[in-house]
Amino acid sequence: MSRIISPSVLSADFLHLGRDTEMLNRSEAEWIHIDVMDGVFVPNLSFGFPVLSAIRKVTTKVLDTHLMIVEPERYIERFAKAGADIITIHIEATEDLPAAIRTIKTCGVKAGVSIKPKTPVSAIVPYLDDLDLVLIMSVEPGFGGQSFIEGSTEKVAELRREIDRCGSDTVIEIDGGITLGNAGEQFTAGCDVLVAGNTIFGSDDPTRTIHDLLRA
Ligand SMILES: O=C(CO)[C@@H](O)[C@H](O)COP(=O)(O)O
Repeated sequence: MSRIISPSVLSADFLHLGRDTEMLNRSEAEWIHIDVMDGVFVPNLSFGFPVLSAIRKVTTKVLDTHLMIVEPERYIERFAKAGADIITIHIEATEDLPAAIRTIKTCGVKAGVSIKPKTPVSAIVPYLDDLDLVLIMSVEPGFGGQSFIEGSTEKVAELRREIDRCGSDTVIEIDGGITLGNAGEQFTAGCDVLVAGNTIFGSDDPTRTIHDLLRA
């Protein structure tokens, strides 16, 4: 198991995205979380290829790309070409998950699948052998700054047991409402990667907050 922080640039200052990315470059965050929203799968729009490729040009951090879009298969290749290192799609957004996972891998990037808060861990278990990452949403996807949904930590622990049972090296990531108060229990439950938006970008000292989240 590892401890990685993946700051969500959804909460960054878009007018100063270069400055905020430079801050992340100097921080202990190993990954940068890129939230792509289409206004259909989630009731919000964010950004797409141009923003991802602009960030790619100024960082060597792992670009952890979370597609909250319907029919993600249509865009996987373009996100890979724009510089994604990991592409995570939603189990609820595709009719042929194995084919979508194959497409991600064919593009030479790591494959992740996310589950919404109401989707049980059991839905993802049959695919664990093929996945580099499972993303557990701990808020309803669509917006930063929401409160952590109780019960999400138990989903992390259940997924950790399943991963250990089948001997896979799939990484567990959690996203939504992560704070300095609940970060530690996610690592204790077996989580590898914490996504955090408002907790980092809304703090007075984001690099210090990343440092503290890592050691929570
Ligand atoms: O994917 C999403 C929201 O859909 C998240 O990545 C949020 O952007 C996390 O923001 P905070 O809850 O940490 O503020």
